[in-house]
This record gives sequence, structure tokens and C-alpha cells, in this order.
Amino acid sequence: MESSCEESKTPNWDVSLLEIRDRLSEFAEVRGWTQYHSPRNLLLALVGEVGELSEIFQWKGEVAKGLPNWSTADKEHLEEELSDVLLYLVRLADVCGLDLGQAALTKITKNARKYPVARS
Ligand SMILES: Nc1ccn([C@H]2C[C@H](O)[C@@H](COP(=O)(O)OP(=O)(O)OP(=O)(O)O)O2)c(=O)n1
Repeated sequence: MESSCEESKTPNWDVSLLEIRDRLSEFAEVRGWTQYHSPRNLLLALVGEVGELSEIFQWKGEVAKGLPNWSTADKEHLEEELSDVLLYLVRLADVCGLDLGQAALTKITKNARKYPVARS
């Protein structure tokens, strides 16, 4: 994917955690913000963004899958808040020295063992 400010709006589910990790690291580095990106600060920032994400759904009642009645602006707002959560999560894992991608795959495997498929 291009590393420009003009991000494509075509579907891009194959973006890698590695690219996100490295771009966030550079973002903090060039601004002199690495000193502020401690695990605790990033966790608090993450929780704050989860709060902002929750506000979007607050008082709306149940929301249909695919968000059929939402405006484009509302969907873009949701994309932004979801992204903030993802970005702080990836950054937190990075500054903790953890391999989030492998950890997530390992957890999926663990979940499958814990919750086996029911056989009839
Ligand atoms: N010290 C910081 C501050 C911001 N960011 C990045 C990560 C998030 O993706 C985004 C968060 O920026 P804001 O704190 O401005 O939060 P919002 O984008 O949610 O703006 P607002 O709270 O005004 O809606 O910027 C960061 O990496 N480190």
C-alpha cells in the first residue's frame, strides 16, 4: 500500500499490522512523542477512544448489521473511532514488545480448543 496521506477508499482488508506498527512508530518518532507513548499512557488513550466509539452507539437502540440506515458521515465517524482504537492497540502492543499478530492467532486457536464445535 502507498504510504501517502491520500489513502485509497478501495477495500483494503489485507493491510498488515506490521505496516500499521511501523507507521505509528515513525509518526511518534518524528513528532518527538515517543517519550509520551508509555504503556500506561497508551492504555488510557485506548480506553478514551473506546469511550468515543461507544458514544456513537449510545442511545441508538439495537443497530442492524451493515448499518443500513446510517449516513455516510456517521459511517465515516465510526471508521475513525474504530481506527483510533486499533492504532492505540497496535502501538500499545509494540511499546510492550509484543507480537500482536501472532498473539491474536494463538488466541483464536486457544478459543477453538476451549469452545469445541458441538457434534450431534
Ligand atoms: N499523543 C498522541 C496523540 C494522538 N495520536 C494519534 C493516535 C490516534 O489515532 C489519534 C488520536 O488523536 P486525538 O487525541 O486528536 O483524538 P481524536 O482523533 O479522537 O480527536 P477528537 O478527540 O477531537 O475527536 O492520533 C497519537 O498517536 N499520540
